Amino acid sequence: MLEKKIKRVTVIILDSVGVGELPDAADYGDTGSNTLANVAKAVKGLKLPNLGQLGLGNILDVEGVPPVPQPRAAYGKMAETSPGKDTTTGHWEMAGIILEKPFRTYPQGFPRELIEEFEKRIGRKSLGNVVASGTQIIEELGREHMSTGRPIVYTSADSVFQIAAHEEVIPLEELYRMCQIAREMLVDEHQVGRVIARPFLGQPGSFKRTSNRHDYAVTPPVPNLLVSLQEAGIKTMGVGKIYDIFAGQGVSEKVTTRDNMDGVDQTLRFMRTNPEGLIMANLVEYDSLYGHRNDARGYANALEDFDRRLPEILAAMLPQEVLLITADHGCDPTTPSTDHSREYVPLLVFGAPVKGGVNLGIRSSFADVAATLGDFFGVPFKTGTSFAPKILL
Ligand SMILES: O=P(O)(O)O[C@H]1O[C@H](CO)[C@@H](O)[C@H]1O
Ligand SMILES: [Mn+2]
Ligand SMILES: [Mn+2]
Repeated sequence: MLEKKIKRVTVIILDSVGVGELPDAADYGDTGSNTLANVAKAVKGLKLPNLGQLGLGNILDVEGVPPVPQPRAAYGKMAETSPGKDTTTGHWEMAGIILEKPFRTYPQGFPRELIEEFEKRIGRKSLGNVVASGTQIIEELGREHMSTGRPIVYTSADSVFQIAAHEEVIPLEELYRMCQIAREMLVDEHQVGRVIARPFLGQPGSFKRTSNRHDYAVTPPVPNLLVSLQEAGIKTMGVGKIYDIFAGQGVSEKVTTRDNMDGVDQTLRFMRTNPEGLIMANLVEYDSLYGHRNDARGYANALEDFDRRLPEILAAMLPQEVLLITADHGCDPTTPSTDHSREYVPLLVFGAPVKGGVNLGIRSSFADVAATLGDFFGVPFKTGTSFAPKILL
């Protein structure tokens, strides 16, 4: 019986670590994107010996990470079925939710009426309402924001309504209240994936965003893997943004994180204290600090930092545990775009119950994760194709 063999599954999502353009990347303006391979090229080779041993270099050509003859993990890559390339769409698909319609994006900014209604409800005017990079828009409008008290509204190529405000101009609670108002408004035809509070501190020329960012997701539909597991009495633990991405649905316990290394620490903490259940961790800095900022060197360093921690994670694994490492979309820092890219994501599946070296090929959907984890836990899940039979010893 499968469910006897596997007691715990740890899924680590390296946010934005894509492994090459999807066949429809051109529709998203992402021809040529390959986050991992292009970062490796930009720094003339990545040092990822531990991921390399698992089989990362067997998935694709990565400078500095040669394929190994006997990968320790089962390996492959996955395509995204849902239309989109954002965090929510990617994570939801891994949980078995396939979107028919993409979350709405606003390349021209939000409609006038919508902004006017928002301003009426929050009781003040707003600034911006443009597509922008978050660090640039606060430099541009921060001074005016500070003198007028008007929050800065902006979006991106993603389905997001972001509100930036200086913490000393608009107190956090007030910013969060504004986000809740926006969240309530942005439904039905204006359903955006996330409303995001983007607080910052400092002075013009040296503003710094704070870690008090907060995301307000749409409630995910059921059935989805997290809710199904929870209903079956299996504990689900979220590290980093997971709780927010699923709007808290199907997440039994959560911990937020300061940075990637704290994300690894918190994952290890859950591993050391919970012999059973699902641990799902999102390491966001690849995306937020490096992908969106087109910082290939920083991206490379962050990958190497994770690789150095991997032995600790492997050492914390139980005999009845499977570790799955993947990503939610791409965000190639070497292309002119500072936005996400429509890419395949890597798939590494490792653990004592798993046959190493199995080539899982190109999976047609991230939902194969949900189907496989469903099999692992003995909670069959209909969406996606399980690769459990291919890899279980
Ligand atoms: O440029 P910043 O504000 O970091 O925003 C980025 O972060 C958002 C959410 O992850 C993305 O939609 C992108 O716009
Ligand atoms: Mn993401
Ligand atoms: Mn992002």
